[in-house]
Amino acid sequence: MDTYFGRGTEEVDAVFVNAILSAIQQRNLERIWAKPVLDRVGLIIEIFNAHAHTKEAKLQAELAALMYKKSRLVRVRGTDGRQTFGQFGEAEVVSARGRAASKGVGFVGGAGETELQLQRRRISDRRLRLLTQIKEARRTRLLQRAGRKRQGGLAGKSLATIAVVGYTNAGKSTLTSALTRTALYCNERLFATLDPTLKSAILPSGRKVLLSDTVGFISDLPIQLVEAFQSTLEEVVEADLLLHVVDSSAPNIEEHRSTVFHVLNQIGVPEEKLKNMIEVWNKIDYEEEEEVEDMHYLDDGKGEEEAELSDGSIAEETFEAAVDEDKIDNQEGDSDGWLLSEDENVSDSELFKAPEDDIVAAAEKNGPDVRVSALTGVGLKELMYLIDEKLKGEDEKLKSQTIVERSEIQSRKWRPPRKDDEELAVEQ
Ligand SMILES: Nc1nc2c(ncn2[C@@H]2O[C@H](COP(=O)(O)OP(=O)(O)OP(=O)(O)O)[C@@H](O)[C@H]2O)c(=O)[nH]1
Ligand SMILES: [Mg+2]
Repeated sequence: MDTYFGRGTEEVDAVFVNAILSAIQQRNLERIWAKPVLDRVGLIIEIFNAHAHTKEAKLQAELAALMYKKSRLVRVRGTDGRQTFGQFGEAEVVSARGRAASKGVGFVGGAGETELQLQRRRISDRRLRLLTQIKEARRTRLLQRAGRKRQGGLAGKSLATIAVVGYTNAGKSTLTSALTRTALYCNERLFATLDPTLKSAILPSGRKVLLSDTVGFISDLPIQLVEAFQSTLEEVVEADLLLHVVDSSAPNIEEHRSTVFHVLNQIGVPEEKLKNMIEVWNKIDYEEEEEVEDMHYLDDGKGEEEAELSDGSIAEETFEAAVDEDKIDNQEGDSDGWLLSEDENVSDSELFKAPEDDIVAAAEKNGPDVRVSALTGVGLKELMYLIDEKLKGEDEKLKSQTIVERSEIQSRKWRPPRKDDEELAVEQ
């Protein structure tokens, strides 16, 4: 057998490669296989697109696809030797970081370059138009949000919003729906949620809050896609409290956690909010099953009493060791910079900033705040109490801020002393 795939390959419509391919790799594979080839990022965009339901999400998905297309622009030499953009032919990368792969052969550039520039300009124009439309859609959403806040205010209490964030497939939608008892759309498919969905929930204190379920974060997701999904992610920046859902059954938890912290940092979540974030380890029902299995494995058939103790200490050690191995395995660099070409503006490259030290520190916090199973409901009550507590803490902070602001105003303006001030002075 001289091909990896063997017979039957002719029947496939397209090939998916689970890696980020360079434009030239993709073109060459397409030429060899005579089939469209989709890489990891291409697939992510396809999925985003399929799950975009609102106008805003559709615009965002189109923008992402457009930026991807721009990075894939290659100049192809057709069989007749002419420069084309056809599908099959010898590919030369001209767009990746703006480098021309042609080794300085004078006349080869010419017409091809111009056509390439034309295509690029068309894409840039479309990008600007999309950004304007997205901005408009966002404005509408912001107005709606302001309306919600006012509504909360009229009811005597401000409606706090809680954003549920986490790696894709962590169980955000399941947890959100478990907390709100409203059936949200959730399933096995990755990125099942693209639109932020707001649901209300009542906390043990009787306080009403709004939970917003968000799109799943993923590693290897080029940071420029963040621009495309900014409106969705804006709910996260604006939220009063963040819930970080971690799939505790995933083999590479640390990678998932740091991806999430990285994205939160990139979209501009204030450090304070990162520190205050509640880390929820979900799917502990799996873990319990595993613990039992691990016990039997470690037992070696002799220590049955040990297994019956079921305090989980042995299994926990094994579990942690596994996580550490994964951490080492996954230390390759993640930013490919595949979308960066010479005409990208400064703000795009600013997105490549290294995470701040304190954010790294926040990410290094070890262990969950609460362990739950969104499916069986274990730990949900504890989580609700924790949310209540954190929000109360936020209220206190707000109150003290307002007091400081007021006293600043008082000290700035001179006015005749009043009885209130004297009393205040005595108290202090
Ligand atoms: N065993 C178990 N499975 C769970 C639990 N929570 C969620 N799941 C499953 O995990 C899968 C993903 O859940 P979702 O809630 O869709 O995950 P998500 O984080 O919203 O995913 P995206 O929106 O695609 O990023 C589904 O098949 C859920 O049934 C849990 O506590 N235990
Ligand atoms: Mg979801």
